[in-house]
Amino acid sequence: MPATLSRAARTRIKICGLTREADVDAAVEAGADAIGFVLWAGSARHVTLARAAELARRLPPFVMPVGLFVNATQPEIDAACTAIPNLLLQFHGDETPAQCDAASTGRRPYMRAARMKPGFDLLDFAQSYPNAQAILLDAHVDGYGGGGKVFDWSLVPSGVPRPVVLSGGLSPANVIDGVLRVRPWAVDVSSGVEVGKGLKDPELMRRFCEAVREADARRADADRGE
Ligand SMILES: O=C(O)c1ccccc1NCC(=O)[C@H](O)[C@H](O)COP(=O)(O)O
Repeated sequence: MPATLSRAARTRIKICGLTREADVDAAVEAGADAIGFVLWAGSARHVTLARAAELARRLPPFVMPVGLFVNATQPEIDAACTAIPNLLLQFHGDETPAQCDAASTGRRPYMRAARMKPGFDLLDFAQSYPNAQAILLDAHVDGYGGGGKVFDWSLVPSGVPRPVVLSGGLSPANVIDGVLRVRPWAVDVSSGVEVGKGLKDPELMRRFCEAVREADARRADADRGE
């Protein structure tokens, strides 16, 4: 895989923390490329594996389910991979590179979250997870993630050796700026499209995806020198 994919023609979109059928359908309709299910019981957006599998069965081709884990056990991860065969794993706890590789049984694709704060060496972090399909950049919040907080995007250096997913406090109001400044492979949102924890708003999801498409258009114009 090319190390950096920031020149992708289209910024991919993940919407995370879904718990309801109607929200899954609306997210797909809005244009999400990936739907995240929080499989960590410590989150207000938590869904059981059975519920996540039920929701994931609603996804059409080319829209992928993402399972979000925080320091899960191997049996928990194995059960999730069995229940949802095309599940992309997202490790959002304190998992080491070895734990991530072992948990993904060394072959299943996974994303590793990085909790960004001043002084955090993202280049070193990304290099220590060479098998991660992407590094998801989130704000450093209490409770591991889903905090609705924006981190300082100037903390993201150029040349990160893995595809980057920009996350943390994104919304329809700021995602254009985030895409143009960070030029990520993808963006990820949860709080910014909600009316309550785990309760997504179809109109906010539509506006978020529309804003990402606008950002891509502006990025293409800038790349053409227009
Ligand atoms: O969403 C949660 O409740 C959550 C809890 C614990 C760890 C991670 C969690 N979410 C992970 C995500 O991928 C979120 O989309 C990401 O943290 C951004 O959330 P937000 O800032 O609310 O958009």
